Amino acid sequence: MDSVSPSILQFTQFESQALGQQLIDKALYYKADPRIDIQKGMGKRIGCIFLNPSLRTRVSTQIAASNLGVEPIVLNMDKEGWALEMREGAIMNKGTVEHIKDAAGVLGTYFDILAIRAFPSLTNKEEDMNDFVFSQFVKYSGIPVISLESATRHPLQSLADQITIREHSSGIKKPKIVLTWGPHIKAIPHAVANSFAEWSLGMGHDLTITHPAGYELSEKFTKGATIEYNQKKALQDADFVYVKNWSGFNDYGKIISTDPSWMLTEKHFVNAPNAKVMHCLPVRRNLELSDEILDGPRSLVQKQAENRIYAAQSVISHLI
Ligand SMILES: NCCC[C@H](NC(=O)CCC(=O)O)C(=O)O
Ligand SMILES: NC(=O)OP(=O)(O)O
Repeated sequence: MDSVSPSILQFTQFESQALGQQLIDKALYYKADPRIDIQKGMGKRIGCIFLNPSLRTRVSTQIAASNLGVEPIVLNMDKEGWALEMREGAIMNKGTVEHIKDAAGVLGTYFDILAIRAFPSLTNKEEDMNDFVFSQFVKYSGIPVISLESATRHPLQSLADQITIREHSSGIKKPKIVLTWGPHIKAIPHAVANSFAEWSLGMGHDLTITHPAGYELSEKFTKGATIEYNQKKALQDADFVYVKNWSGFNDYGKIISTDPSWMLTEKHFVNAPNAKVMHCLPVRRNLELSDEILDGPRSLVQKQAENRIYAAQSVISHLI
């Protein structure tokens, strides 16, 4: 099982279909017996560094590490750490207290693996596209880094999503997967949508993306997908429908539409009677997605969240 890409030193994006299959297989192996490899990580330590809020990622990553005997330590750096300076050569005579070089360097000596959450600014497109903040941790820590959602991607979420799709695909020859934009009141990152597209296409799935005009995602992640502006057409014969809001990419970080007709209800599924619905959570109920769908038999959202443990466990196991 460890024959593919054993040299991987980071987990920040989709690498290959072979590695994807291997990580899904390993996750399902751990799901069947979570503590089967409890000795594997004994003596190792993972630092989970959050620059933004989290429920699932924070807890599932700690459980995953513990299942492997790896000691997890969480630092909510946005709230409990010193204000970080990111700019090279900055004269630190204002609000920032500690330079990322020093902070990441120290963390690199404390841990065997780092895991970082660093959301985008949604104002500086170039820096966000280059994962500026996340990359500083990679550069200055000098140890393997796992993405807990960077500006551009959320690979542990996408791995959990692919595990969930695998588990619910029996009897479906080639599942039709649809990623649909849903309304929101805030400007929301592109990372979950980007990663979901990157992984679905990378794993060889048939992916259709639907959204109002103006919400086109970066082609870096969507090349190979069918783009369909008519949501009704897109949903026809769908097997899996992934709901997500994101803000403008071309008109960067902007809210272009809040059209409530894009929120899925039962009546959207007349031409996709067997479709399952997915969302990474947290979800704004009755704005992004209706109670009717979330509380009904189509919803896979709790299964996805549970699979976050085994996705993280598979990846940590791979890195150690
Ligand atoms: N990691 C799961 C999603 C995190 C983030 N959601 C949010 O910021 C929701 C905020 C709100 O609903 O106010 C996102 O979409 O990238
Ligand atoms: N899906 C997800 O990443 O959830 P959290 O933001 O709560 O970690």
